[in-house]
Amino acid sequence: MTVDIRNLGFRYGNTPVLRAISFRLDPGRFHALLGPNGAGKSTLFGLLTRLLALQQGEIRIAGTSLARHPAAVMGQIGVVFQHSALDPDLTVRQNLAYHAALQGLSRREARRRGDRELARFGLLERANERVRQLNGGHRRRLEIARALLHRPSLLLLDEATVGLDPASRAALNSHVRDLCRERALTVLWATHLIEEIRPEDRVLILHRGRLRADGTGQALCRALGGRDLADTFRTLTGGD
Ligand SMILES: Nc1ncnc2c1ncn2[C@@H]1O[C@H](COP(=O)(O)OP(=O)(O)OP(=O)(O)O)[C@@H](O)[C@H]1O
Repeated sequence: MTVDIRNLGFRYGNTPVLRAISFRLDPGRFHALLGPNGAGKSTLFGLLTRLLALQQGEIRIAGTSLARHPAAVMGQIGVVFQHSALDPDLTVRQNLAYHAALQGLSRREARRRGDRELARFGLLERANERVRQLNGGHRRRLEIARALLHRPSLLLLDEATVGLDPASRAALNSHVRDLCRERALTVLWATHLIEEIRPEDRVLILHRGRLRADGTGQALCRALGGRDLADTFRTLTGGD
């Protein structure tokens, strides 16, 4: 499913945070949104998920305008925010059931889909445990499982690995790549960690509210003469 962002701009008060950003996401592909702290990644996610009201520009998902047809478009988006949105006092299965009810799924269908996702994420045997008993990596997996319950074709993840140890970070990252491949999901993975990006990924580099580069890591290094993506990123962002 394609995502088209055209001339997107956003200000908090008088401070511009996104400046005339345009890009397109390819269907069924993993895209990394790379930017240092404060680049505007979460603001962009806020606009894509309608937590923030559009001020300038246009967002089209599968050809449909988000501003004009919000319900239809939002039904195609799954999102994992930077900060956990799970209820730690509910069980794993209750957290899924609550989200499914908000999405209008019947209890039976919710249980069926929920258990399938939990099995997929290796969490089925933890289904009746309270979320506060899970470690950080399992919590993030549960958040992704929850984001997939309504079968979106676009998955947005805002710094999904924050707070995880390196091994859990790498496992979560490759898990999302497997999902992307198996379900033809379009993925936008926001991060400030270069090690989460592979050379063949499409990389969008955001810095101080501007899109500074868009291409595969390999192509960006070739075009900008960097030794590797880290070097290219430093050149573009001045080491911020
Ligand atoms: N509610 C707000 N009011 C005013 N300024 C804000 C608000 N939220 C974010 N900002 C500012 O907007 C800029 C972009 O922030 P944003 O959170 O979108 O960046 P980010 O790339 O997600 O950074 P991080 O990785 O630190 O979350 C920053 O300078 C931030 O201080």
